[in-house]
Amino acid sequence: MIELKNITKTFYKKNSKVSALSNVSLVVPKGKILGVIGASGAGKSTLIRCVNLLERPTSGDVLIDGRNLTQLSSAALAKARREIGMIFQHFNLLSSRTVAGNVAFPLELSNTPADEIRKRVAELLELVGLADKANEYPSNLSGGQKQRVAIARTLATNPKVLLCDEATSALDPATTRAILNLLKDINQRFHITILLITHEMNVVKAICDEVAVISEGRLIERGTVSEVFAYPETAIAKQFIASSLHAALPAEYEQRVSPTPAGNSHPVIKLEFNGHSAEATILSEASRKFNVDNNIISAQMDYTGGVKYGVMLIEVTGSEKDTQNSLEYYRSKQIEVEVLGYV
Ligand SMILES: Nc1ncnc2c1ncn2[C@@H]1O[C@H](COP(=O)(O)OP(=O)(O)OP(=O)(O)O)[C@@H](O)[C@H]1O
Repeated sequence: MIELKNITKTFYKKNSKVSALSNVSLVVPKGKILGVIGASGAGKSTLIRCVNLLERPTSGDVLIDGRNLTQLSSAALAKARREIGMIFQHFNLLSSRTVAGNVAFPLELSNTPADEIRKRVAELLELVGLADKANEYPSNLSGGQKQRVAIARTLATNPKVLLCDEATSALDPATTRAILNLLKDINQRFHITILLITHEMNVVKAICDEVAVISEGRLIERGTVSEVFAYPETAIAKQFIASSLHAALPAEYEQRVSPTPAGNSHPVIKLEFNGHSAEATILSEASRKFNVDNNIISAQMDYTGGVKYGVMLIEVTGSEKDTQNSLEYYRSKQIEVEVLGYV
């Protein structure tokens, strides 16, 4: 449904040029949700803006449902854009219009008859759970409600494709989950193809089928969400995954932990499991084999596509030799081992 072929975008400033996208190609099949994740400045916004030609690529082709947008006349492009909805981080609602007025806006632009507009607006507000807010103004709504209005507005013209530009970045975690659920629901009910950009792996994990990682204007990794989570290839993908796993040392441990061993102290170890690592039962195996006790301090293990991955912080008690042998054993099972300190 969405096909980008060799997209390059270069911005020219007075004496310099910025290469925002270099030779980016990607495909999003009909009805799928693809998340593009990247750090600040990686080129995410430029990429998503190239899909509806809000930003014209310096070179390359943008095909939506088989039609090459870069070759359309401006009138044909305006028409084609009605099939591409977009929602933004800061909602972009018209403050002088009510909720119903905002949702009606694109229908008024396309000269839809008034009674049809009324019916469609009521339907859409029902869909996004805002039927009781039709006559409110955006300033009286919460961030989550504003994003619901923006979603209803963009669905008004029955787009085939929905572009989400950091759509949940201004929302708290609970509201983020609710908006992501709404997007997933829309995707499933209407088979709308969604391309979203984000800097949060949790957004990708919540609703995407596939993920692409962008860095310095290049797509460096791509796969199903479970493949990339279980077997990340690039350091950047690993970093994003690690940042979505919260296995932090509790404050009480932070205060007690010392960088060097002393007297009877024992090590606090961080174990990172990925798809290549052995199962988490490895802790009891090591315990039996090497006469060590493993006390789990905190852990976040996840399970996607038949593989477990995640992070575990443990405190190991045993003789120095047995402890070292157990750590070597973990390493031999493809678990990444880091000594955080001693308590
Ligand atoms: N209109 C512009 N003129 C000049 N340079 C630009 C323009 N828009 C983007 N850039 C540059 O292109 C690069 C990619 O920017 P882009 O906004 O696409 O990144 P991003 O991944 O969306 O970042 P963020 O998450 O911070 O929004 C950056 O170096 C940026 O400074």
